[in-house]
Amino acid sequence: MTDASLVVTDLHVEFSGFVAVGGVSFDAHPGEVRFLIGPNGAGKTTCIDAITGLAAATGSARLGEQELLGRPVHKIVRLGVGRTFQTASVFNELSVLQNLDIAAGRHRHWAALLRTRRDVDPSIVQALEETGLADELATPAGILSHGQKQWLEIAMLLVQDAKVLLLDEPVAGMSQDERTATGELLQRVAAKRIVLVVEHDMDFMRRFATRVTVLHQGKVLSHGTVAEVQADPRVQEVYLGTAGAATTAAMSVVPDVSAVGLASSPAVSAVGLAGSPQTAAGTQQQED
Ligand SMILES: Nc1ncnc2c1ncn2[C@@H]1O[C@H](COP(=O)(O)OP(=O)(O)OP(=O)(O)O)[C@@H](O)[C@H]1O
Repeated sequence: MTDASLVVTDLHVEFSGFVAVGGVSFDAHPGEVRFLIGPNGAGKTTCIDAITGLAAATGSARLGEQELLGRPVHKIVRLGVGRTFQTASVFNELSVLQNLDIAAGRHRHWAALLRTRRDVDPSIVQALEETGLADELATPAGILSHGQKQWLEIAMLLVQDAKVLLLDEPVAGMSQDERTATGELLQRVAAKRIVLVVEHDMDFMRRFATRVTVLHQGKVLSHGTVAEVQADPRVQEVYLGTAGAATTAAMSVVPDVSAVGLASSPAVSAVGLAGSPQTAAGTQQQED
């Protein structure tokens, strides 16, 4: 649980002179499901890499009073900043419980799996219940569904008592039911923690985002509520580009492709983005 906010100011990351993130600012507070979206290569993952110490950066990323930039990865983890990657990084040959034990820094002998759940640490029981994995305690992670693996990763962050969860494309490859369950999970998790989601899935973003920052070519293009971002002509331009007219025509046939879970690429996502009735509102939002 945390009262602190994550405040990123003028974040700048270069790779051999190429500016991947050029002066990005945003914040995220407990109680909201915060989204970072943008086309491929916009700099979303690099922002997370910078916050978690995996990419050298200038500017500032503060968690409450603590500056994160410049600290080694393990110290950032100790401050309560956890992340997931685009590909789930669980130990497939170990059970759900063993994965959680490792995340919690415990080492349980395989024979302990034969004992009852009385032996399970309360923080692990809570994480299992929060993520809907309570019945999968002894299941090898490798045979979990794709969605369950992502939830196990989130459970691993919960047992580490992460105050900040940075989630990179958490619903990629999930079924529609799994997406809905994940969105509801994130809403529960965010009640007491900071949750920042990087996503391409516009339908998921529309359903679960409280606030959104749109990145494009390493800079903040737009910022606001879902309705404000969808109505921003600059966002429509970036997502629709010169194919806007053709895409708009396609919308009359397929009103919202993303709603049936096909919004994995920005081009397809754009149909869902433009398909919202809120697109006509036409307001713009400044970064605060
Ligand atoms: N380690 C690296 N070395 C060089 N260039 C990199 C490195 N990591 C990222 N980049 C470049 O920085 C830019 C931003 O990449 P990033 O992965 O942050 O984008 P993204 O918005 O997360 O994209 P996607 O949605 O495709 O994951 C891209 O042009 C990418 O090629």
